[in-house]
Amino acid sequence: MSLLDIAPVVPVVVIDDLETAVPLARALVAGGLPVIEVTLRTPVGLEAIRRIAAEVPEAVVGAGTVRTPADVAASVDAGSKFLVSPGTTPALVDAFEASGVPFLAGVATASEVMALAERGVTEMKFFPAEAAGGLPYLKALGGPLPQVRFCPTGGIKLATAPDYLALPNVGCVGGTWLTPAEALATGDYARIEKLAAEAAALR
Ligand SMILES: O=C(O)C(=O)C[C@H](O)[C@H](O)COP(=O)(O)O
Repeated sequence: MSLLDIAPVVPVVVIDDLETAVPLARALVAGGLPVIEVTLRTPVGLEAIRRIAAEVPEAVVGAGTVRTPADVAASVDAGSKFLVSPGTTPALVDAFEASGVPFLAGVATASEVMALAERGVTEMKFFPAEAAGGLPYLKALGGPLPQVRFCPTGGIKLATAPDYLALPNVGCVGGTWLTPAEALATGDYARIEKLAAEAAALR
């Protein structure tokens, strides 16, 4: 099954305290969102992926903010089941393809979409979704490039997700709204599970 079709929402999580990784992943899975993107933006990101991969087998944990071939290698070594990047470079896509792991490379223009499509890639991350033009922009890309499907991410919330999900070229959306920093700081995993359940019900 395509990464875009497992769940309607991919929680993008920024983990500062490694101890939160496993309970956080369990809460998201319990709420109905098994696909979890852990960003490499914090020093514990890779170790968080390693722990979730080892201790939460129901989760499909991947790495976000993958920017270099070295990030690809480290993410795969940590047990990432998929890889996500904010943008696309030829070297990064070479590394993605060589890894054998599913990936969502970031794009924001028709030329970037076409460059990836030329290589046979048909699923991408549209980033930063809201800032780059949002719903009307994605709808417009679907005219000339209907074979490509996206996971828009960046500025999307529970209230705006349904409109994105209604587009034929959107498989799922990503966002950080499911894991508010206060909930993580206070260990309020019940709140995270509830936010995940609301998002899981979108499709
Ligand atoms: O670092 C990356 O590669 C990312 O994945 C960036 C995230 O997709 C956005 O930061 C989403 O954040 P929100 O706009 O709060 O939902």
